[in-house]
Amino acid sequence: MQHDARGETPPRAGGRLIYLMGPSGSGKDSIIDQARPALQALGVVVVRRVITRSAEAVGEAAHSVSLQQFQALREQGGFALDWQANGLSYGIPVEMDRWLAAGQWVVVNGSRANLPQARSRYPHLLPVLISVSAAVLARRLKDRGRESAEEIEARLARNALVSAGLGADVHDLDNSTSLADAAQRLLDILREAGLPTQKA
Ligand SMILES: Nc1ncnc2c1ncn2[C@@H]1O[C@H](COP(=O)(O)OP(=O)(O)O)[C@@H](O)[C@H]1O
Ligand SMILES: O=P(O)(O)OC[C@H]1O[C@H](OP(=O)(O)OP(=O)(O)O)[C@H](O)[C@@H]1O
Repeated sequence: MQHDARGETPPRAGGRLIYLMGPSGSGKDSIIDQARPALQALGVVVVRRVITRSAEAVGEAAHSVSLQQFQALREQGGFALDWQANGLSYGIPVEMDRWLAAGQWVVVNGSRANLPQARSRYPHLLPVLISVSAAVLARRLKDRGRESAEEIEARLARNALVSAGLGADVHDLDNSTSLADAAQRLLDILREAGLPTQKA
């Protein structure tokens, strides 16, 4: 990983940042995985997050690091965006800025609570909010089986706290039916936003 210093001003990006967000368990990783081949074919880059999650925690194409490693990366300017949630630290590698500057469209798995910070660095980002009912969310988190009952409760409580007031420009992506439908909707949103249908 290259660790450029984090700039004070937002990089002038020729590409577009797709900021995918939604409660933990709403399906962000699953939708990205489902859409990955189509995104790749369209030249859209999916950013790999850095997370202070144990390497044994399966189910996401993320880079797991210790808290110490995360803090060192952060101090070196290794993250374009970073935040804390659910007792974990999450970072988006600063390499993303080079892809954007080169004109590429880039998808990140973001945080609703961190959207204001993301908007201040990337004023032209495309916000997409994944929604599912509270009941479906509870069932999916339980079935995912990665967290304890207590951790799941904390995630559900956080869902209730930060689901409103994100902005009128936010695109809704319902994930209460199939992953195939949700992935198709994501691709439709990108096309409606002007993503070229063929790789440049
Ligand atoms: N449309 C769907 N139908 C059925 N199960 C789903 C669907 N979307 C996600 N899931 C399941 O819900 C759980 C949470 O999804 P995940 O992608 O890990 O969410 P997030 O990345 O938002 O935390 C996973 O076990 C996943 O397999
Ligand atoms: O501000 P919020 O929108 O509530 O975001 C809560 C956190 O959960 C999301 O990660 P993810 O869903 O991957 O969490 P998990 O896989 O650790 O459950 C998101 O990237 C945030 O880090």
